[in-house]
Amino acid sequence: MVERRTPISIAEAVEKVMKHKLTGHVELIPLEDSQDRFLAQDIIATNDIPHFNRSPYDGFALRSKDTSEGSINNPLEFEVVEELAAGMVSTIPVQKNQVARIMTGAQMPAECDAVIMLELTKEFEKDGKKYISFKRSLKEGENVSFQGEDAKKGDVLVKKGTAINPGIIGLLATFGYAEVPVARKPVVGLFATGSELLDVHEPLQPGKIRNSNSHAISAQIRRAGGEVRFYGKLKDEFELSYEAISTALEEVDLLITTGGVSVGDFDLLPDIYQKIGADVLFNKVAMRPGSVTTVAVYNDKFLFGLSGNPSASYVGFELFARPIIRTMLFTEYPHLRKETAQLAEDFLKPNPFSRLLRTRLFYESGQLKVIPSGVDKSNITTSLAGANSLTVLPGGTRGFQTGDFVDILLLDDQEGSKWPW
Ligand SMILES: Nc1nc2c(c(=O)[nH]1)N[C@H]1C(S)=C(S)[C@@H](COP(=O)(O)OP(=O)(O)OC[C@H]3O[C@@H](n4cnc5c(N)ncnc54)[C@H](O)[C@@H]3O)O[C@H]1N2
Ligand code: MOO
Ligand SMILES: [Mg+2]
Repeated sequence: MVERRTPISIAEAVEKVMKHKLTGHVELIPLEDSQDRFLAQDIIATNDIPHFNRSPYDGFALRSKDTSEGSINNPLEFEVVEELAAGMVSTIPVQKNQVARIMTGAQMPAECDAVIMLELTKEFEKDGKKYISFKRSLKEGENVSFQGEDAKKGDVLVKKGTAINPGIIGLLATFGYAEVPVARKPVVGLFATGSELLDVHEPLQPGKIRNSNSHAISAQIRRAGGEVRFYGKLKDEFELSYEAISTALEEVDLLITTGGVSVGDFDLLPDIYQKIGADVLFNKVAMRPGSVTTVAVYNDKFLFGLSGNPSASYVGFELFARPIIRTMLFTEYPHLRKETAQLAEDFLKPNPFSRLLRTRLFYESGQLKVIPSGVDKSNITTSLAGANSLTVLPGGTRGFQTGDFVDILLLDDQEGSKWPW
């Protein structure tokens, strides 16, 4: 008798997966290697930035009170007592009607509270001494970059779980992080199952196809922030597959297989889970593609049994495996980012199960729009190439028309969403 499976909703399935909280691990890595990794702790300012008052211009530092009489009709003269390059500190006190020549980034002399730019002054010499004149007054604080104006000691600047971008790298350098605490990349084991599978370099043979899933899933794992450990292809042979899968499970944080989860004669994963003693969270989700996606847990490790059909494995990964990887990277927003967009084309097929339509998202006059990126069938591979989003058409709905607003899930986004969507 063929096993009858009871489908659960996408939301129930996601909740079942997310109930098993996995935590991430911290590792220290060199700053140069930290791009696109995920911060394992908040970045807190350990000092003010800047940590001293400094000049934002090349000019002259002065006491603003000495300039109150200056105007277009009343030029003022000041003696230049010192020259300060960036990195120097003043050694000669600036007194009444004196200035220090100061370059951008140099620390302000303690007595000075304003800077006049070089271009607004005239320089001259008198009795072997240097002087400047200018025709204006300055306010207290004018042209000063103040201590702490960028960040104050103790400020939380970047939250744990944030993906490190070039701006964050600059900030980490500013605070002296030669090594950066990041989340260790979860190690994701991967098998492709199916006796029909050829390697990428092999010529086609009758009845056989090239294994594309593991390559696409590997890229998805990396996009999500995980590390791929590809264990190769498995023929549909029970003992060999059981041995390989249970051995690999010891070595990884989570294990993904593609294929062999439906009810066919050579769909071996359900029996393999049983022999391992894994707790199957679900084996049927009311969605297309990916309805036979199966997720099991053994000893706090996930086994993701993704369907063999390329688009079904793609979608199953993004909905169920990605949030686990992102949780292990400490993000508060582990799910695909959800937005609303307008359909730019009719989609008239009814949707008995929730449909995750592969779509291309684009902007038109400030409005997000989507169109299907190709044919909507589970076994179709070409529509994945053009997809940058999945459009969610809820189960039980009939056709959708151009102009209808629909929920979409963004595939290339780094921000993510919280649950519930
Ligand atoms: N009687 C039923 N038959 C099927 C059902 C069902 O409910 N009752 N579900 C269908 C749905 S929906 C899907 S999706 C597939 C799922 O099949 P499996 O997960 O068991 O995967 P396989 O049987 O191993 O392969 C399915 C299909 O995908 C191709 N494939 C497999 N691996 C790869 C790979 N690595 N790269 C590229 N393509 C791959 C494989 O050759 C098959 O064509 O079951 C339906 N059947
Ligand atoms: O799982 Mo199948 O991909 O629903 O079509
Ligand atoms: Mg099958």
